Amino acid sequence: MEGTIRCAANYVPLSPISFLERAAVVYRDKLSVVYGDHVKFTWQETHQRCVKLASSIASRFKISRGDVVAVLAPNIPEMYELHFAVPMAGAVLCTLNIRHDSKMVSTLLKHSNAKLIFVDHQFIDIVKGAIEIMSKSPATVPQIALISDSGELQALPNSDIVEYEALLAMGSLGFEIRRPIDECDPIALTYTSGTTSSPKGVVYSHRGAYLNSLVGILLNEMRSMPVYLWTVPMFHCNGWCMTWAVAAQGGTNVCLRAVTAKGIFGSIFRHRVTHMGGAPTVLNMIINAPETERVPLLGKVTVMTGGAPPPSQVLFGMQQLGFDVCHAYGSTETYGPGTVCAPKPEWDALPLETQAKLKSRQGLNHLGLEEVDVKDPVTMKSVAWDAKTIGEVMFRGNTIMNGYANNIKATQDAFKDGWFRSGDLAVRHSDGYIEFKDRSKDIIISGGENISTIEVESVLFGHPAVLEAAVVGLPDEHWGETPCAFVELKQGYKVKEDELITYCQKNLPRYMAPRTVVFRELPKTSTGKTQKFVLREQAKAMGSLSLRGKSKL
Ligand SMILES: Nc1ncnc2c1ncn2[C@@H]1O[C@H](COP(=O)(O)OP(=O)(O)OP(=O)(O)O)[C@@H](O)[C@H]1O
Repeated sequence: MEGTIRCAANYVPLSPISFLERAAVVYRDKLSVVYGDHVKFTWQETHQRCVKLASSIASRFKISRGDVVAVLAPNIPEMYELHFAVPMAGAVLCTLNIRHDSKMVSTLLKHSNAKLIFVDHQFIDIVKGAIEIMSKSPATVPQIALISDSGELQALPNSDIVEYEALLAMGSLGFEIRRPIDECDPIALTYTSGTTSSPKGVVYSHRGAYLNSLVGILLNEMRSMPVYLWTVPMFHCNGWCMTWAVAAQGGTNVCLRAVTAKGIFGSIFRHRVTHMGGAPTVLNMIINAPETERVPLLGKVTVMTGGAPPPSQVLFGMQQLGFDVCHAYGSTETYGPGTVCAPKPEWDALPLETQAKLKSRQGLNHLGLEEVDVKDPVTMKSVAWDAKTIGEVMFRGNTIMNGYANNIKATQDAFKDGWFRSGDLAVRHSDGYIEFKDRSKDIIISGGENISTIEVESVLFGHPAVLEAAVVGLPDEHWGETPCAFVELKQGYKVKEDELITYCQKNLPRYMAPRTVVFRELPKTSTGKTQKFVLREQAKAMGSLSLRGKSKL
């Protein structure tokens, strides 16, 4: 409109860096980070540490705007600080999965073109191995900064490796923060979990990170100064953007090196935790924790779950323990949460089991994301809201990745027709909520019928002896595929294959019931997803049932 202008007074590139600067003033003396018995910082201290670190990153390592700085570390205070310090140096933070081996780390360091890597002492051998692999090829080898346990570099004398605290001490508080020039400048590079294929490098912008942090605050219903327990890996979608969100609210970050039921309950009790997050497998760990490790909740604890479909029994179990669970769905490409299953007041009057079933649906786009839809991927027509017609989940909006790093073809394919194609299959209910049915790579086609592995798994989950279950297609000469269940039993329980098959036949259409059951521990990615490709290989090696004369349904 005439008379208006866009200028520095009314337009500032959005960046989560501003959350920390504000927290340093508003929440100056309040606890920002706690870890173990000895580490405690205030927001003023965290801010100063990040400025100094940014200064050292820029000067000691000659990191320029847009350079990639990697980190391989668990949920420790240094990992939290790097979420601000690296962007403050104008660089892009690339968080690597701590379960990767040297070979994968070398591949990702090469792919991301990282100039520097911060590594926690527990993982230094992995990085050394990666560097050794890289040295054999023409790749640029990154410089190393070590996060040691004691703040000293005792383990690596006479090396070029610089220690984190020493680096911080070299930094200057006068460093001029390198803010993004454009709010769409990259802030982070994060790799997908590699559940279905090799990890893809997803690029986040300052703007998207800012928006999704605000969304995280809304979804978690966070008031100021929450106490957030770090049970979501910070390396995964930057902890669903909660790394930046907690600063925005001046909360306390309770860091945990490893996620165990004992550690979770202990931290909840000791620090009066108000919020946490976790994949359904973490929730399952909480529900099945031995009595001796459990502590009754003293106040409200909100848990955001996602990353894999939460069985309704898990939501029910958490509710019974008194946790308030919020269910979100999304992917690395959507900065973590893309939808939320927003509860409706009328659900409160329903039995808890029914409520849990409704809440296990994936819901609708959250406030920061323009739209989610379920579409036919060929015609791009939206499916009917009949809870039956399956289509692909697609998103569009301001919290969708910039693209896949160094892979324009994959980016174009993912954004074809103006929507981000998730590769997930779902139906839409009459209230508009979506319900995830399967990943397109996981769905089983048996005798021409689609079988949602998630539906079969949720029935198996209802059996009292079952701790976890994963269903995959077993290639079959006659049927194409038959459902094969991999089941992990609860401690002290015994059950036979036939018994579980009969149980499923009673609770599912007969064609959907597993024909084979294998008892084993389920292989998981470090983000808590079952590695179905591993199970598919095992199923394939077992051979077709039809060829074994077991072809009848
Ligand atoms: N609440 C949820 N319910 C059901 N599935 C979920 C939920 N949250 C996430 N997922 C699943 O996780 C996927 C996103 O996972 P992520 O981005 O971590 O990597 P990945 O897709 O597992 O890895 P890759 O793409 O490398 O195979 C989603 O596409 C979906 O299949």
